[in-house]
Amino acid sequence: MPRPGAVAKYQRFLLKKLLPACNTLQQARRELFWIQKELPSEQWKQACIQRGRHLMPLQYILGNQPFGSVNIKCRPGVLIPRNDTEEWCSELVDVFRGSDTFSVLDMCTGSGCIALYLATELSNVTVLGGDISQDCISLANENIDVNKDIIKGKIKVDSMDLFQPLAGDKKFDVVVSNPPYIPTHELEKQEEVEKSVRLYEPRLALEGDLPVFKAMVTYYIIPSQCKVFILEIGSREQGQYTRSLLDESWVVGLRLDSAFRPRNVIGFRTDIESSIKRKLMTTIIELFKKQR
Ligand SMILES: C[S@@+](CC[C@H](N)C(=O)[O-])C[C@H]1O[C@@H](n2cnc3c(N)ncnc32)[C@H](O)[C@@H]1O
Repeated sequence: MPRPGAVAKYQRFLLKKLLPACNTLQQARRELFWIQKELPSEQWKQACIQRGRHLMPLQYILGNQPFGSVNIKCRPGVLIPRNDTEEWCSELVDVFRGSDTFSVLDMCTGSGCIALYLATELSNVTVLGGDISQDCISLANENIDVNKDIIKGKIKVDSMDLFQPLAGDKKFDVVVSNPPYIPTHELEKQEEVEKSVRLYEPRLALEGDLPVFKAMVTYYIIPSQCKVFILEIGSREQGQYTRSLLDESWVVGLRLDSAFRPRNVIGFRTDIESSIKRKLMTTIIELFKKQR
């Protein structure tokens, strides 16, 4: 049994190792709590060094990140699920809870977090997740497997390239996506993107702009004949551009996140069920006008 003084000294030593990656002592304490909760004691020192000196994101060190009620496995090569994404998934679940059974395409599925969120919260949904990265497909399949008792076969994932048309004549009721949307010039600016993100998270998951939204509309939203879509965006311009690609049978608007930043472009066909329309309208802050 180590002496209390020795324990406190070791805690201070670990906190010191963590501090360079944390803005505050409070944040370092929080991270140390998770390291000590999730990892065996013989890994604590190495984990604090990985985090503090090498700036590896905590989720890659712990190997998971909670997302809604699901614990999503994380590893380098696949984007860590973000709170901003969790926030809109939770609103989407409220929109569709209790509705008729519907099918979803989750394009750019990554770890599968969005698909898993929907399938664990809703009994009336089936989801196909698509991604170009084999690392993502493998991890999404692992996440599905870990949660198979809850999701009961409601999710499948498949290799898909956003810049290639949807194969076959697959139809979906809803298209959702958190695509890569950080323009190259922003990704390269030091102050715009956290260093640990630039060092460890895959560029493939981050870099993209208007062509991504063009492909999403022309290859997936229109051909799938979906009635609702919700796409994560990085700027209002990306939302307005998405609007410009769709005809007048669509209502398209902007959703802000809880920090009041443009976070989603949401679209629905004018003929969808009125209760869904009403709920979607409560999440939209501004309707995009179709520019001529
Ligand atoms: C921002 S991440 C989102 C991952 C996950 N949906 C999430 O919210 O955490 C974007 C994802 O798009 C995938 N991706 C990038 N280019 C793609 C393409 N051309 N076709 C399909 N997926 C692509 C990346 O592999 C990555 O998993």
